[in-house]
Amino acid sequence: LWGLLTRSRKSNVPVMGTNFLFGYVMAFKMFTQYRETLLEGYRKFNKHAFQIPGLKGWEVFVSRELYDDLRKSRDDTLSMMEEVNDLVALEYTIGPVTINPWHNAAVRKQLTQNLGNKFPEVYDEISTAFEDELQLPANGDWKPVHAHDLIIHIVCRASQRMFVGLPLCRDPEYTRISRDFSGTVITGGFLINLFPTFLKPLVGRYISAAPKAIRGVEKYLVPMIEERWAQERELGDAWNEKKPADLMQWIMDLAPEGEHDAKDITARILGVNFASTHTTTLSFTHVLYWLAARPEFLPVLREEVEAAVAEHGWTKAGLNAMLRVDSYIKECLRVSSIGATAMGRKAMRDVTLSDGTFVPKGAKVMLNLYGVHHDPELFPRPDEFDPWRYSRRVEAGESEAGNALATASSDFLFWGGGTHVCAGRYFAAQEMKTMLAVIVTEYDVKFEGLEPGVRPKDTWFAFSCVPDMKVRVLFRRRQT
Ligand code: HEM
Repeated sequence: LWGLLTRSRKSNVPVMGTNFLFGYVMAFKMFTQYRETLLEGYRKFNKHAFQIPGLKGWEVFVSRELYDDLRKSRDDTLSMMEEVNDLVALEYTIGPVTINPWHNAAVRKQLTQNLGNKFPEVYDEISTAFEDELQLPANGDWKPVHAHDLIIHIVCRASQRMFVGLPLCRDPEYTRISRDFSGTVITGGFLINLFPTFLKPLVGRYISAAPKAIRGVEKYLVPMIEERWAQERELGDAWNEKKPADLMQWIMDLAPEGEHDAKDITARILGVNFASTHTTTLSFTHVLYWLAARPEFLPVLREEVEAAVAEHGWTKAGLNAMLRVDSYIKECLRVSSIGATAMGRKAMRDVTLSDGTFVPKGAKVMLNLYGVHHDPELFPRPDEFDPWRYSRRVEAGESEAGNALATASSDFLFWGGGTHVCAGRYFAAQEMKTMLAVIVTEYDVKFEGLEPGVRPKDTWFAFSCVPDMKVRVLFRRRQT
């Protein structure tokens, strides 16, 4: 009843599906028919906006023509955080740091600027982690692996090397909590959102598993942060020469006067952990599945990686020279994006977009990523996996930056856009390129029990696309 009373008003754009039973029938149908409905709406309304009743109110889906409207919008008009909280109630799990996330600037600026300096460490962590986690037999036999499990270990170690450095990035208990953290927060958030607002703080504190996970991480990070502050006080300016270069330090350096609180800094690191682990892991699992399913592209990737490494070594310059690796991953993520929408925003007041689309207060607006990424005018034969789609464009004279994996644009909506565009996209692209380059140089891969050319079916649940978790990927040390 409360849901019904607080539902937003309708937009002025056409409705997809039925409004039967206040839209709840359609809202439930979307759990299983999301991407099909988005694609149908994209074609039916010729790329113009349409709306679908959601569980909490009307949801307006727009196309890339309105990318700039969303990109330029401000949080007091179209809010990203309100939309995220409606989904996963971060304010009650990760806590108050999500209200003023000034630490995101450290990801956007210092972390991104240090990608070159830190590359040897990230490469070391990724290549060592593959060896440690795979434990391949010495006789060259194939070993079956659950890919998502493997990749989350690698991603977590690589990102923790960047966030807190050695030796903590390899600590079994610390990395276990970090790996599980996104899942803990998402499950907790869904649970909290089942309750009315006045009960949410209690559910967040006493029923969700997030506080325990946060305490588990505080045990490691709080003493480290306090020790660094103690050294800073003791050494004065000399500390600048000595201090570690990692995300923890960059966040500490940005902490405003009066916010020198080790638990607060820990929560901020966990906020970045939440944004980075699950997203990179799921995305790269899709990439690995394409690699295992389509062996015909492997020799081209190998040749490019070997040439780049021969010329530049394992460096950021080497990685930058891997145009096809970049294109390959971007195409994997175009066809197998982890979500069907982008830039979800909740209207904080009535808004009219530049094409006249009206988004009433309380309604959601988002980009129809699935429709755009499968638009034949942008991507000829959109259902075909064509890994050199982007590198061919560069070879034909188009800009390299415009076609790069890490570039957010109105035809590659994967990173969102505007003020909230993924702050870690350059790091995420670097991690994924390094993982792919390491795999193709060191290992052979294929699916267990599947013919070449067959990729296991993804599972779609509402807007999210999860790779098959049961199938196993076979790894062996490279033979050719
Ligand atoms: C493949 C992996 C990743 C994907 C698909 C991804 C995607 C996204 C998306 C879609 C957004 C919201 C953009 C918007 O609504 O406009 C976002 C925000 C964000 N991402 Fe990522 N991300 C990834 C990896 C990372 C990594 C590795 C980090 C950190 C090192 C990171 C840090 C952030 C932060 C801090 C934000 C919030 C930015 C803000 O609100 O100002 N992400 N990401």
